[in-house]
Amino acid sequence: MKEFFKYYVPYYKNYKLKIFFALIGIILVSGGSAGLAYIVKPLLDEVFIAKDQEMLYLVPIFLILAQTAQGFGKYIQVYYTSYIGQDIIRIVRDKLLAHILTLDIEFFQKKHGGELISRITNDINRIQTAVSNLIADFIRESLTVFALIFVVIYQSAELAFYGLVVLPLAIYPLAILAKKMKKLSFRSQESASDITSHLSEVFNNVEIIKANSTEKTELSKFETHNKNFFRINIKAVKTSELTSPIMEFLGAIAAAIVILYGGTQVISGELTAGAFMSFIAALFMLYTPLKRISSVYNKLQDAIAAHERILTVYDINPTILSGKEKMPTDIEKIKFENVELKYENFTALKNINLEASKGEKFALVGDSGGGKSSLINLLIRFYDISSGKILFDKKEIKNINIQDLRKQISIVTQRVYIFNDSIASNVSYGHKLDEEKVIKALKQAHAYDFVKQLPEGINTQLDEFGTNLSGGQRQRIAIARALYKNPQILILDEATSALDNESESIISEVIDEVSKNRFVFVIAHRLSTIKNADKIAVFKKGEIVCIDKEENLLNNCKEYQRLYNLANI
Ligand SMILES: Nc1ncnc2c1ncn2[C@@H]1O[C@H](COP(=O)(O)OP(=O)(O)OP(=O)(O)O)[C@@H](O)[C@H]1O
Repeated sequence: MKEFFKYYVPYYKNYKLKIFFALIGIILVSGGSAGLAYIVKPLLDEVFIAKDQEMLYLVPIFLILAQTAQGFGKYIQVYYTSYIGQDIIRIVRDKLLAHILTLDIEFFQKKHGGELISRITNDINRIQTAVSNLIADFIRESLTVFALIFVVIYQSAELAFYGLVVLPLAIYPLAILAKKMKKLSFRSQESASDITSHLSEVFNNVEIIKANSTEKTELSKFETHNKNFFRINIKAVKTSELTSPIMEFLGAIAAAIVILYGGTQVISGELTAGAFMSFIAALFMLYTPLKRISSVYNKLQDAIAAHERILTVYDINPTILSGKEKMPTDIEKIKFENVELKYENFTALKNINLEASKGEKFALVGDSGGGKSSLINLLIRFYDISSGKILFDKKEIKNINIQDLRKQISIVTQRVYIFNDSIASNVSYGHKLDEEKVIKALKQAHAYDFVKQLPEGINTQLDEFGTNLSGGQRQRIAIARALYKNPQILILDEATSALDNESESIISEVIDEVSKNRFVFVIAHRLSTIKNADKIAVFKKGEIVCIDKEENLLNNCKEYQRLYNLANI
């Protein structure tokens, strides 16, 4: 709990004036409550027993004032504390996503997207209640307790002892409940995350689900998660609400003792009826805030559990760190020297030596799993080499600023990423939109012909998966996006695989056109795409077995001959 407050308290510094207003609200609520308990005494003793006319008018006015102070005080407090809480949570949410986005690609490949969404939404929402309402509720109810205890002691110190002596007895059972609540909160958050993960999986794979008629299987998986979530939450309600009967029971015992003992004192004339009633009123009023404090404490366990889950994400740090040097603007050579790449314990690439020159088209071919994409992962620093060197002229890749490096690389993969925005924004993604440049890139990618026929041309809106375009059209938009950036290094990873033969040959021409003053790396299963390549690297089980032009490979490289024969069967 200490950790939790230590983490969030610094955020409150920006809200000094709002905290001041919230405190005024809190004081009004506590003062109003104590005032309401106190006026029972003059009402009984002065008005009813002593028949004081002046008091008859004063007591109702005091009642209105106390009640209004309590009502408005609560309004002011809830408004300002919610403001502060929601704003802090907004900042925490931004900060969490900013941290997550710094993490390595490997983290995203291992973590389920739905689980991360759950951290940023569900878990943070649970903290919000703590940061805004719970802390304020805690202060307000504690102040109310103090004010009422003051009234209780003021009316009769002796009776107060009997009324309050049971309170310490409540601590043990309440502490056990709070501990149980924290465990349940953890489980509930994990279960909520299972639900979001499963939902995101279902919506992302809806085509395959429908095509395989597995709606029922998916639904039954979801029902299991959902039932689990329900079970845990109901258990949490059972635990958390148990505080109420416990406090109620102890309160009743205290009240019974007070009535017995205090009643005797009133009968013997040691205590006035008014003081006794005021005491009883304060005592009863006291149990409500006490009950609330214990329930606030339980809810706080929920927030602490969520906070701890979030901290586990903060504990993960990126391992692929940016270098300090600028990316050279006019690279002549890219070299791989004895490069090795390991994914955990699996060696995906070894003994990789290659040299690419500007203006050269460099093709990577080989069996599936041979290591072609892994080599690209190294170039764009999605992964880091385990040993060896990658050099851009004389600069080592690890010393170059990572954003600078990625600005100079465009990558088109088989999976096309389309954003829910216009074609123009999709093409210029990440850069200033310049319509002329967009059209030029679309023309270069041989996409402008179909774009210009769309009702709104380059301003046509695309949906997230680009479903209003054909596979080949989407691919050409992606190629246009890659060209818009005018990168020094262009990577096409199976980029032509979705295209028909005609489009593929057009794209092959595009590659020829755009490769003149840059580095182009092409991965292709279809050997026809890369037949004009200046160099073809043939991959086998993580190693490059030959590098040469096609005609030489056909004469000298057995592995290439095998691939060539397979392709021409
Ligand atoms: N993130 C990863 N974690 C662990 N192993 C991986 C990872 N990515 C790839 N691999 C493994 O590394 C090997 C090389 O994979 P890679 O994707 O580089 O092959 P590829 O030649 O591009 O294959 P394909 O032509 O099928 O795309 C494979 O055995 C693959 O299972």
